[in-house]
Amino acid sequence: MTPAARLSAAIEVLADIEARRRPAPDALKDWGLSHRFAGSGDRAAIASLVYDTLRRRASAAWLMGEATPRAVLLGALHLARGLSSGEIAALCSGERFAPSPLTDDELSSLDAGSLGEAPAPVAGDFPDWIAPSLARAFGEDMVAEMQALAERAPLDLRVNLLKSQRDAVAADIAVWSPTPTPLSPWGLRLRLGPDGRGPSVQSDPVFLRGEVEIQDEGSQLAALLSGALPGETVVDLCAGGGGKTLALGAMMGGRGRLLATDADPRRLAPIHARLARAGVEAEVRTPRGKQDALADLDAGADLVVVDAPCTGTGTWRRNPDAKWRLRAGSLSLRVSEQAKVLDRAAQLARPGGRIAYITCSVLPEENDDAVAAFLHRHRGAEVEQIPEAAPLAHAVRTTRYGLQMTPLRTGTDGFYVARLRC
Ligand SMILES: C[S@@+](CC[C@H](N)C(=O)[O-])C[C@H]1O[C@@H](n2cnc3c(N)ncnc32)[C@H](O)[C@@H]1O
Repeated sequence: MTPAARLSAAIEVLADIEARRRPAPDALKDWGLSHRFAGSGDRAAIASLVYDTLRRRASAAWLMGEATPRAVLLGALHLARGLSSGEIAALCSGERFAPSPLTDDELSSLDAGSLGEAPAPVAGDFPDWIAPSLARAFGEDMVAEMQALAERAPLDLRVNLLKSQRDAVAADIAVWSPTPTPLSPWGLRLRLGPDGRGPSVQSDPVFLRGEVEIQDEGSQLAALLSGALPGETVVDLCAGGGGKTLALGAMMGGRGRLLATDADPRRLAPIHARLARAGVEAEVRTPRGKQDALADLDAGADLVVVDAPCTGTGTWRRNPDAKWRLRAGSLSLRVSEQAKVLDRAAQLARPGGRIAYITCSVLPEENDDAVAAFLHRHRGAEVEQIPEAAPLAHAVRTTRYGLQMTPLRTGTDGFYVARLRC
């Protein structure tokens, strides 16, 4: 497909997302299935155009003066990719499979449009209704923080110290020009191409040998800040596909007891193959029906890691359509799930044991407010300092009870971590 034909395809996908209110991955998958002539390079390039546009949907619409799929794509080519009106006009030739030529209005918006007078939700590309929460989180940095959350995310790897060392892996994948992540001692960052695509890590021998996992530096740090130690009994209560479990296993160095579970057995399914590849020993407790998968462990854990179900606002760089689909109702639902899972964690922790509470959200309702509500329900519990956070102190945003990472401050996804002692 020509670059111009890829633009037309991206407009089609954006129209489908809008008309049917469906997640971007579903719309992209359907487009691929109904256009089988498109190769994997075409599909990846179209996905990248769609995601770049969704990240800048509000500001692109403001620039262009309209919010049609075509207008936001054109605006995003200018704002996110830095294309001039002339370069965009050359792509929109109206020839076979190319978008129709730019109108005079489109040309003048691209040439003279500005975000100078744009309100905060437009300048920062976020839904209006969430502004009060973001203002609580970030104060006068709100727009700058949200602009950073509307950029592309890097591709980070976590080196599995059970199998290799960061330098050795870096030497092995030198062709991808990896650089050590600034904050995580286990991370390597890979450069993305101009269209936002990275190398095929998952088919490379270093990945197949279990020496690396794909994991954002913020997620690596969240695992590190849990403070899991060799010899401890550690429960990963919301293990999902096991991203944190693998990191916890590496921290524990094969000593102690690591248990992983999740309320949703389907989310746990990939963990078995991932543990095997990484050489991590863990007991996976898959829930069956209403049975409590950890009933035998009450008050027996030194550390319970709660990588809580959350809105995922901190991952909007990677899932930009999620920000436009988030509703107040789902935020309240997540908050009640967080209370439930924290209460279960308190039952599992031994007296004097710890809970590491983690979200990938930047909303105070899911972070400090959730911790405050927990402390109110569990009068004996207290928040503890996180000694492992000392080297990050210059970068993270310290909150009342924990710490917040953000793309602007730490160059990571927006993870929040608090540590509680029961
Ligand atoms: C943020 S995801 C976990 C991601 C995972 N830890 C990782 O690093 O890949 C949150 C998980 O919490 C699970 N969950 C939701 N409510 C739960 C509960 N009450 N008990 C245990 N897990 C729960 C969800 O099914 C989901 O898999």
